[in-house]
Amino acid sequence: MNGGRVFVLHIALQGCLRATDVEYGITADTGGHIRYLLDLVAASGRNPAIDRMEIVTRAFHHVAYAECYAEPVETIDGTTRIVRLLSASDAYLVKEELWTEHDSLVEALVAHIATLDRAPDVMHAHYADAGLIAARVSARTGIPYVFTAHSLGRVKLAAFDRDCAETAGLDRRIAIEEEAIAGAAAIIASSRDEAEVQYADYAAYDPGRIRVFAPGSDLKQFANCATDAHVDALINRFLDDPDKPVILAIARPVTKKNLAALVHAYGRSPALQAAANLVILAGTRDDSTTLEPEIRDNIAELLQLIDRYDLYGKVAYPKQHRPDDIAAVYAHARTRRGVFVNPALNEPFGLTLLEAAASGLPVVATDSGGPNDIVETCGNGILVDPRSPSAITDAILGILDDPALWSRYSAAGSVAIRAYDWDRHVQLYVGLLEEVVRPPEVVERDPALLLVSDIDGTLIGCAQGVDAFAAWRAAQTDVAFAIATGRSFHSAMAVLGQHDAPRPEILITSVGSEIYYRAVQGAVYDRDTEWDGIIAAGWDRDAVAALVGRYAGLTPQSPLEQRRFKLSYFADGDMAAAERVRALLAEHGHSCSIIQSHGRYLDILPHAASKGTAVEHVRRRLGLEPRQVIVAGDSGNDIEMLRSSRHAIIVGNYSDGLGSRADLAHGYVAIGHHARGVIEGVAYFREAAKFEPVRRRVS
Ligand SMILES: O=c1ccn([C@@H]2O[C@H](COP(=O)(O)OP(=O)(O)O[C@H]3O[C@H](CO)[C@@H](O)[C@H](O)[C@H]3O)[C@@H](O)[C@H]2O)c(=O)[nH]1
Ligand SMILES: O=P(O)(O)OC[C@H]1O[C@](O)(CO)[C@@H](O)[C@@H]1O
Repeated sequence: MNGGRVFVLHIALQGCLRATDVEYGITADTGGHIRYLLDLVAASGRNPAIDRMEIVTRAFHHVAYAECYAEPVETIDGTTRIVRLLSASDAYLVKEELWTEHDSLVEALVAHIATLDRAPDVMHAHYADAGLIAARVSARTGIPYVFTAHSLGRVKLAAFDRDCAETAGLDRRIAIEEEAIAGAAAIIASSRDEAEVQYADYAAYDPGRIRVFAPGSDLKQFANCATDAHVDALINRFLDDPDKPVILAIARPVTKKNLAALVHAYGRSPALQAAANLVILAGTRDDSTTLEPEIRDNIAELLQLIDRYDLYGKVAYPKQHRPDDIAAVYAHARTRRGVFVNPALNEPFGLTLLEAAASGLPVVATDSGGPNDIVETCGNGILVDPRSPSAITDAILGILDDPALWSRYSAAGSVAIRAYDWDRHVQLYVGLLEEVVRPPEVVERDPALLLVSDIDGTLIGCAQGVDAFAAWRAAQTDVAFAIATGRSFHSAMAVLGQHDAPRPEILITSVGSEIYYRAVQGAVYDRDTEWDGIIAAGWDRDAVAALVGRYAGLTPQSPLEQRRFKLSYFADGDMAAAERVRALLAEHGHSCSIIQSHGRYLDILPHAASKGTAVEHVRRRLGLEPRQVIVAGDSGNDIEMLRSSRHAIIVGNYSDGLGSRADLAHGYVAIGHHARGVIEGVAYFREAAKFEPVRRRVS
């Protein structure tokens, strides 16, 4: 580090990477990972904590692509440059062939680093092959690396669900990803879906080592962007009635993006054709017959479908566009009160959805992958099953036919998009890199006190309270701070981050079924696998899920809420649900912990798992006496933890009658609400009782 400032070496090997005028979609691998990387680098340049960056990619020659991709160095600005390394082959290689260059790329990168006047502090690898290179270079040089997958082979395999050209070679890619994941100091994911669902089946999966930092969108470029005569002309020349609303898709023309499904949906629906034109931007091309096979075949299929359904005059599919045109394309669709559609079989994240949101264009997006998070955050559209053309049609018509809904989605997207901010991303990113480069001493190894707080309604609920708690916590050097929540690890980390709450040393998540300790080096969390072993006894997840699915009449919550040791359902207003499920499972010999909360949610956990038992486990692991533990909560799902702890704080804003329950009579009912109540309660137990049994304060 240079005076505390960080030198980051990015590695991104596939596609046609250059600093400006990126020809997105010119090859199957020239897409979102480059957009992400260039935006990240630009935002990193605005953060004083990073003083130098290199983007290492592969040099190649190809008659169809520009000469610049063979240039060894391209300077972006005073802090950043692109370095193109020579590997064994100098040909353009699709990412499926990059493995042939692994050895030569490792040697080239080690040699390149040796020539630098200053060694990079950290490497950041983008996509599988770069991750493997980083792992091997890290082993040779000692430079740590972080990893961003952008897309994962296992998820792609599941999306295709059959043997085909797109799934060939995925076993090799998955093995490469395993190596990249295993060696990374930390993994940066773009969404909770990626962190909790997409990575989940990897052998090296460890949620505590993944941090979710959502990417941003270039608001300046997209928000309020006006239409452009040149772009309008690019589109309008295809159309009989160019003033009609527009159904817009922008994606690399690869099979996973499933653009053909959108043409099928449009071609089969006279209502859609009457309501709107279809505009597809799928990369740029001169002679499509000379393109890579996947791109060539996808373009050919789109053209055949347009012909088959006789969609001439209704579909625009420009051959060329410049990167600068994209914002005006969204504006073209917005001014015609159109809809953006992403029908991908799986979309790991989906930068186009951020662009559409920023442009004020409602979206219809695949329900598989990152769009879950984006649409939930932005409230700007509808998720659909990408394999169902009728679902795609209904969703588009639902928005086009309802002007009030269109306006609501348009406004919601353009407001909520501020949640996706590159500067905010880089603030979190820099914090992570600094911890990776210079591990802080964070874990209170021998605390005098363990404070365990619930999140929602207890720690969080009042912004000033959280600020007061953060200041208070910073002064409590003998306190280990833990969270106990029904949220998953990444949901908890996200909400704590959003509210600027202090980072806990311990997280008890998913209603006590998972426990994480902040690692000694501080950047990531280690999972308590001993706890996993304890609660796994007698838990047959598949059998329980099958029984509940067949007989209990409950709707499962989203895949994000389903964990290895937690099955979650909706039980709206069905107050007898917990009893019914308990009886059903008991009848089949399953003893589980069943928790119904907020009248709406029902969680099924292994018998031994709860917030209270998890707190007790942590207490023992830290070697503390029961009198050294204080827990704090506010509502029904905290009762068991509050009941089983000698020192229980019930914050002043409690619900579910906590303040008057006989089984919580040992607790302290604070006057202060939320985090202020927690501070007050700790003071009470410390000062008034000196950890002796306490009397209940009458409030
Ligand atoms: O003809 C095209 C096609 C795409 N784009 C742009 O290219 C980018 C594409 O990004 P994205 O929609 O995120 O898709 P991918 O290219 O598939 O990117 C991969 O990497 C991204 C960054 O991690 C993730 O968001 C994706 O889910 C992942 O598939 C966007 O800025 C598009 O506007 C164009 O400009 N013209
Ligand atoms: O569809 P796949 O094989 O998962 O690949 C995703 C592609 O998206 C990209 O991020 C596009 O830039 C590339 O890294 C990669 O080629």
